[in-house]
Amino acid sequence: MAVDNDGIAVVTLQRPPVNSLNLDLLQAMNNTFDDVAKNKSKGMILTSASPTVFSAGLDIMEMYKPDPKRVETFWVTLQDMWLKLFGASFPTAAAINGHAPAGGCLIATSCEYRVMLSGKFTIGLNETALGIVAPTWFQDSLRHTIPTRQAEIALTTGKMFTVDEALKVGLIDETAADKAEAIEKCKKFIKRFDKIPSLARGMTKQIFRQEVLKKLLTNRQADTKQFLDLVNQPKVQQSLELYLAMLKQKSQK
Ligand SMILES: CCCCCCCC/C=C\CC(=O)SCCNC(=O)CCNC(=O)[C@H](O)C(C)(C)COP(=O)(O)OP(=O)(O)OC[C@H]1O[C@@H](n2cnc3c(N)ncnc32)[C@H](O)[C@@H]1OP(=O)(O)O
Repeated sequence: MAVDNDGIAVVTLQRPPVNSLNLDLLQAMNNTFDDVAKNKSKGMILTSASPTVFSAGLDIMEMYKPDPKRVETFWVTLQDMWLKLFGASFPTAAAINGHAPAGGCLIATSCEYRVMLSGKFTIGLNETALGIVAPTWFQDSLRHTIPTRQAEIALTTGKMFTVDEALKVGLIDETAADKAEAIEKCKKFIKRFDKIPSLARGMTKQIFRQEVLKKLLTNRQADTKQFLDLVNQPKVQQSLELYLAMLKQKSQK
């Protein structure tokens, strides 16, 4: 993690090749978010060390033929990550310098502002296309960002938006020519709060987001059970196996 001179933390996801979110990366993210809060940074920008992938979403290997204890810890750690990021009192922005499917889109939509590189990248919640279901809080993060009707169609069709489509629907706020420009634009957003008292800002954000946060906070055990039930279904395991094989085949071409 790098903290800028102007007090803005730039947090770079670095888990090659595609920043898929496994248990270790999620734990590291949680520790980093805690540090950013403790250090009283002005704000945080999330970006990726990969030149083509922001994050490929959840590491499918954590869900495929899972160890029962580990997969439960994985899910609870993912919930923690989302609660910390979506509920952060400090300003958050994502410099999306590559593809952001599924969990990658979740991270981006949990931030307050998104700048994505122009190019052949895509962003969206594609879970239904994989034969899995985006949990309520994934869906809520999208609904919080784009109009409800567009969110429903995107979720049910597993739509991956091009950069132009994402900009048009409001899934991203701005585009940038390169990563440096994306980070600069995110900083400009965060600096908008320089003259706003941080307590008032933080509380306003909390009130604005509390309904969505409360849904998971009061339902964590049920959400975990729902995930574990689904992930252990033979049909879901079959879908994951086919999807993994397709990804491997594609990467070997
Ligand atoms: C109601 C409650 C129920 C709850 C149910 C469960 C809810 C689960 C919720 C969320 C789901 C997810 O987040 S699942 C993950 C979805 N992600 C994707 O679909 C993206 C898949 N990846 C890609 O499309 C591409 O990799 C990419 C566009 C992101 C990048 O393409 P690129 O060409 O650069 O890279 P490769 O495709 O060649 O991949 C390299 C390497 O990485 C492996 N890989 C890719 N993505 C993942 C992943 N998500 N998990 C694990 N591994 C992944 C890929 O297989 C290649 O591996 P090899 O080099 O070994 O072949």
